[in-house]
Amino acid sequence: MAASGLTIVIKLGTSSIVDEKTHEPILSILTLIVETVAKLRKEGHRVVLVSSGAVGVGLRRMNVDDRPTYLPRIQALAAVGQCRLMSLWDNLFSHLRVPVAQILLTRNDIADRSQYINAQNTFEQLFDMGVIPIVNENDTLAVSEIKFGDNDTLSAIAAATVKADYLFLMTDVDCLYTANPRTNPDAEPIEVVSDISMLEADVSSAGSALGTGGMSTKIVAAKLGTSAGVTTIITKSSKPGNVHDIVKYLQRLQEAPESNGNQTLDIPRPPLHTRFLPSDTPIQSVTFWLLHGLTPHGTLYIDYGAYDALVNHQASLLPAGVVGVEGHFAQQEAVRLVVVEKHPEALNGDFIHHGQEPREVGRALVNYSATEIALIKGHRSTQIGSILGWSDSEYVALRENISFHPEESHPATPSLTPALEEWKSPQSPPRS
Ligand SMILES: N[C@@H](CCC(=O)OP(=O)(O)O)C(=O)O
Repeated sequence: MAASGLTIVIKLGTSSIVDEKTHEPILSILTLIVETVAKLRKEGHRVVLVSSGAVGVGLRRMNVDDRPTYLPRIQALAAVGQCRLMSLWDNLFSHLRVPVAQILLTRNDIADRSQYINAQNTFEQLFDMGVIPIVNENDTLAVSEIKFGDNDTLSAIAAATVKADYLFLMTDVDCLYTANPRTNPDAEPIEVVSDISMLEADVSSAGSALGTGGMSTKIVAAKLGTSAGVTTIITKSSKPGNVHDIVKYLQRLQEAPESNGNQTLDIPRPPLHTRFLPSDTPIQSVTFWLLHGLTPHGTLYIDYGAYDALVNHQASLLPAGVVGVEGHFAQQEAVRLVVVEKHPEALNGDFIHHGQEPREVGRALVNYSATEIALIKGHRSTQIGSILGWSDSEYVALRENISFHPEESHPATPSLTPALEEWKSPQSPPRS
């Protein structure tokens, strides 16, 4: 396989694969997908399919008309459907002599950094062997705490894991519009989104009767994907060949000597799609894993002084900067970091919110459990031993185990209210 090939993740939702009413697989689409993937592979690209549809196919197999609401029943149907779905894919790909592999994931599977790296290595090996990995959530095991939630999110995490160039989110519309094109004749297609935080589009389309996602989960997936440096593309699932045409177009666009923003004069226009451009400063693999691979088990409320030290001085988090703890978590589990103002008159080192709203700024892996941090918060590190009777680390979390959301990477230190400025007088505990 050509080393210069691109890595492309294609996500197909349940409604693209399974007829919403009969639950029969939509063979025409599946076949076109297989042909497109085989073509991309032949051209030297590495392709991952993220395929929903296990529950839908299971419904058909067991002659159940409606998706049940009882979770174990859904999980049982997914177990039935997943093997049939894979056999369908395997069959279709085998006609073109393309081997496939099944990868089923839950959040837990990648919560351990070494498992996450194992997953990366497995994908790498499959690419080397010319195999198409087909990914789905491990529905049989996934309960809410370990669920990705929807396959749009899963596909963005898979795309970041394999360091994809492109993530295609196939859906029932050809692109995002400024308004609902079915009801508003003035709706304009949005072809390129360079800053997703500024996006103003109609994302009101709900998920299908069988799937869990909709347009809003695609936007969330696009945020995740672009933050990890993956160009994320929304296009119509009923025309899978578009994926190939769009990839070709983007390659030409990149090679074109004189590109004028989105268009170059002699390159034919590609099929309609919305393209979310990747961040100029994509977050690193370990940062992405900390932010999105782990389920937080609680929250640490930290004050602005600590926040400033972490972000602007690369410091680790000291107990002195922690003003509150929520949740039940053990050492080395992930927590949310939320910045709040600590008020000088608050009792027992508690904090009150005033001025700026508390907001999650990032995630951390902690060196102490929730109970332990509740005891040492607000204290100097030298006091940890006498408070707990032992001390593993002077830090609640090491800087290397803390990641900030992309928009927090270079924040201006938030302005402090006068009361807090006063409190931050020289007698406040020093921060590293
Ligand atoms: N993992 C589930 C699908 C999850 C889901 O509903 O995803 P989607 O259809 O993409 O909104 C399945 O295979 O049935």
